[in-house]
Amino acid sequence: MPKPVVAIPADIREIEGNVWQATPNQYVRAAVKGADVIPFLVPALESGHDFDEILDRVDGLLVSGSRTNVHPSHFGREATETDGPFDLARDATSLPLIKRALERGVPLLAICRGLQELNVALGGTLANEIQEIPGNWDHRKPDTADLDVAYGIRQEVHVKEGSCLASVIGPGTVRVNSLHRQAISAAAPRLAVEAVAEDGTIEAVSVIGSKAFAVGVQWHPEYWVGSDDPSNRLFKAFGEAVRAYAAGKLAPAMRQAAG
Ligand SMILES: N[C@@H](CCC(=O)NCCCC(=O)O)C(=O)O
Repeated sequence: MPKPVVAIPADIREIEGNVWQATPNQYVRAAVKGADVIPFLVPALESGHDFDEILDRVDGLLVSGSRTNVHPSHFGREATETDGPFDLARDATSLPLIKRALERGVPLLAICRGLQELNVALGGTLANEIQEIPGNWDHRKPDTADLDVAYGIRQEVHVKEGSCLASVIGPGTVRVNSLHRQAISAAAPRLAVEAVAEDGTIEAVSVIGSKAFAVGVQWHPEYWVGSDDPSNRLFKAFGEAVRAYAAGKLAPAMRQAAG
């Protein structure tokens, strides 16, 4: 069977005075090393995508993190000064792609901003600057140029017994990294909360009744694929779901070819 392909929606980035389609290499590396799939970057466009044409060509969807925030208009709020920075093209690409992938049963792993997009795509809302909520922990990216420190594992989350995530990384306490200012405020009706931080912040969800693997995590397993067991397990499970989906797509064609 050919190696399956996983779509990764890109971000718009300004680099050296030009506008780039970009995604951090850690997501590409985790897709290759952790899930054993072929990554396929999908450009961020404010319009013009045919999402079925994209999903016809892939076997999974990996929605990455980003320093930008989902525009509040996507969850019924006016934008304020502190809500940015935004990436309207990323929103316009990833939100409908997530929805259509779920409708078609394409396996989905959503990370950080990706989890927030999954929630918004299914009708949930987000809270901003959550570190300012009394009693909350500071979940923001540490102020350092050293990525190993920024993505350092430094927070405990509790994975719920019997959850989809628990079947992958085990129930109970798991240590993760944390690089976010926003979080799920109202979880979408179709989301099951699967892990929470000690301050109650939602740290992982799965899609109730999904046709395939559909998990979102607020932390960054992609960064430590190769050395961190829960990260390895999560990407391995995603890769297995993608291969099962790809095999299911191939089956009718193989039956037809066999006559
Ligand atoms: N912008 C959102 C999502 C945060 C996120 O995806 N962080 C990963 C990238 C970190 C970085 O490069 O700054 C939020 O802040 O909640």
